[in-house]
Amino acid sequence: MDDMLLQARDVAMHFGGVKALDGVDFNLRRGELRCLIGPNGAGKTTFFRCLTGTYQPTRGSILLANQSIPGRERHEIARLGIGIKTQIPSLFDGLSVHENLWLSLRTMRDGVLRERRIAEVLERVEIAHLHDKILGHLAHGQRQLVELAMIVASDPCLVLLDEPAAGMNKTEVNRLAEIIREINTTHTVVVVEHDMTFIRKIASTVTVFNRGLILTEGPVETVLSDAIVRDVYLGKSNG
Ligand SMILES: Nc1ncnc2c1ncn2[C@@H]1O[C@H](COP(=O)(O)OP(=O)(O)OP(=O)(O)O)[C@@H](O)[C@H]1O
Repeated sequence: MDDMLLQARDVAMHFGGVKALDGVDFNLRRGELRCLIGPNGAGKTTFFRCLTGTYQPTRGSILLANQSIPGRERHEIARLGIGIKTQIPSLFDGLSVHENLWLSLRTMRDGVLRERRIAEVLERVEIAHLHDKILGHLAHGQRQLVELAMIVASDPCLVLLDEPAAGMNKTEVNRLAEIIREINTTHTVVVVEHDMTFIRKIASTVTVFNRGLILTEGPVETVLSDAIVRDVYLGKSNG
């Protein structure tokens, strides 16, 4: 079986004169847990947006399980199996955790299966105790886990997480790292993150973006100790 899940070739995204991406080649195998790092403005979020159809790339090809992504609508790409957790949670504050999940799974017609899926995913992200809580009453870290639950519940073949640890305290970050590793036992995951402690806990392979290009890629410790990487990124951020 072809174990390549995602193949991006020469992906560029230009906004007028701004070359947010300018020729990205990126391969991802099924079952990987990959971290994307890079300084502010390197193009990481733009790359995610090209994968999910929020942006149509200026040039290049993107294949998800051999299906072409550019030119498709966002909902179509979601149906193909790309689920994304963005920096801004898309949740209903006035509804309970259960109601939010129930709505996110509205295409599942069978109510019994739907309830089972909700119960399973709440267990997986360790928030079963929040089942009846109103979203608007939850702390930031808990809300992030609810959104993660909604994405995993839809069972995508590729889970994209854009800065999932942002705004979380140390305990929450440690717990999130464990949860993401557990999710990776069944799903391919790509994480954009700035928190190096978190990256060391979850990643085996890291891809470094810089100025709209991939600077380097490799095992986490090799990449994080690379002098050029430290120069473009770690020297200006948290090492
Ligand atoms: N819609 C847009 N219009 C114009 N420029 C954009 C747009 N979206 C992104 N850019 C620019 O593209 C570049 C890459 O931005 P992007 O948000 O992808 O970087 P990033 O690596 O995700 O940064 P951060 O780590 O700060 O989130 C930046 O120079 C940004 O200003």
